[in-house]
Amino acid sequence: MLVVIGGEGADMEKDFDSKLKIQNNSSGVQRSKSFAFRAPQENFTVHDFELGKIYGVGSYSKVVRAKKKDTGIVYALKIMDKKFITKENKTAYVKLERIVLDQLDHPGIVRLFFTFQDTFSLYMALESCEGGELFDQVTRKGRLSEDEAQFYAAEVVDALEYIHGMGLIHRDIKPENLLLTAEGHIKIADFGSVKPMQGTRITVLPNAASDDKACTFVGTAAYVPPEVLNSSPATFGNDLWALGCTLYQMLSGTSPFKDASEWLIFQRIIARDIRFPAYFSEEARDLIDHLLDIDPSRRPGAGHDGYASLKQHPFFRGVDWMNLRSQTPPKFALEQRVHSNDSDDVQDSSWNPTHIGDGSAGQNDGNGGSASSSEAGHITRLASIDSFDSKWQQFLEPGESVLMISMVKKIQKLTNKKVQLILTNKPKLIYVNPSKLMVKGNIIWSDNPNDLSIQVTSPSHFKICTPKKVLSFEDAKQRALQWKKAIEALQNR
Ligand SMILES: Nc1ncnc2c1ncn2[C@@H]1O[C@H](COP(=O)(O)OP(=O)(O)OP(=O)(O)O)[C@@H](O)[C@H]1O
Repeated sequence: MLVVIGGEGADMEKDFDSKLKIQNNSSGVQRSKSFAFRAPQENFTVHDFELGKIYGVGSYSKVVRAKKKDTGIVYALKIMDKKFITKENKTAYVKLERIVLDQLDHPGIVRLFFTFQDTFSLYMALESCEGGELFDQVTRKGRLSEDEAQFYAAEVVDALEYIHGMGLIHRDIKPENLLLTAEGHIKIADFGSVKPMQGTRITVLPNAASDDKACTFVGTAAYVPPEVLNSSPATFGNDLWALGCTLYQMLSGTSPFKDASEWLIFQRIIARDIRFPAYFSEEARDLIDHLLDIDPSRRPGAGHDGYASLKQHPFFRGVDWMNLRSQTPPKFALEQRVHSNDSDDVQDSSWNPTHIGDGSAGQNDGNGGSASSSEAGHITRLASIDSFDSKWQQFLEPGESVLMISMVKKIQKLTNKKVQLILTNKPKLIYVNPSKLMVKGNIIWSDNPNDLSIQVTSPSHFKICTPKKVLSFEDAKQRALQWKKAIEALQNR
């Protein structure tokens, strides 16, 4: 029996159900008014599974290894907190990911088997990728050889050709979303940012379509193409740029535009500031250079000849495109285990089933990059690209660059005011009235923590303390700790 919850939760309830009203897709093909998902909505409960280790935590989900008790089949169970999704207006993304994954059928894409729900959570049973993220392989190996990178890149290209052929843009291609099977083959995951194009072969629910105005999920800073920063409409070229960044990262260990802050990353992307290590082969350099073309339509794979120019590029010389999945994948670099008695099916100490439905899936969200995720080397997901706006340039002197910038609330006794808080490498710490574009305060910089210090009182609240006054701020993206770290790092430079 399904439990019905009120408000938007009730809609989610209905739309996660297996019988749905659909609109005709724009290709004009008549479809029945109600349609059944390939991956059915089951009446299972979480108690039907033995829960194992946490595979990962996303912005609005936890993914846990889960063995179905009766069949023994292992899934990656994606658990999403209903209240959190509703509160964060992520309902449309969840629905879209569900319906898109349901209709994709390719060996290079994570398969959705079934869904179920309880009072608090939605569950998606996904194909379990036991090999982890490609990101971890790159990190553990330092960098990949050209043969290894060619293997993985070819499998990504093969799956992307299928995704684009279905009329979808993934919009978040990066090494963290390229998972590996136990054998070491690629599976593209995380369709939470997917964008169906006009004429898509995917049937899209009326209220699951992504609306770019409402869209706050536009990709990840380090892999975002310049045209997205200039608010151009999404094209297949977006994924090809991200593929170029990913291939660069496989071969070098870091993404091509990596820098100290999102602002600096964006500036390097706009300037197309790419430096190729000397050890890149001519073929690798040429392919990446073309994938990172400023003009999205000139990127190989985006032109009139479709994927032919990409697959025939000399970097892929020798690839047997028809038999990719029967080739032997590169060897895994194994994790350095700290605990010797870990077993995959033993419940991980950090995983507590009582977390289900308590909203804790959202703990990692809303920070536009939690300190921990930045420390782990993960580039943060863009909450919005508003921060990259040339209007803030007028507050900079030539050669001065922004290290951190946030729209924050300045908390005062009577009223709270929205201000743009800006930290630069000068160092300079100012806050600006965003509508009048006037500097409202210049916090006198000091490298001495007795004269300038930051107190974090919650993930979103912090105080900037000087001998004369204490200013209180609220950062809705929960970057209080990041502000503290940015300011202290500058004091200790
Ligand atoms: N099918 C899977 N098999 C194994 N691990 C998975 C699977 N799907 C996801 N994961 C792991 O769980 C993590 C969280 O996945 P999820 O799709 O919820 O979000 P994400 O891609 O990290 O985050 P976001 O929604 O913020 O982009 C992934 O980074 C990945 O490491």
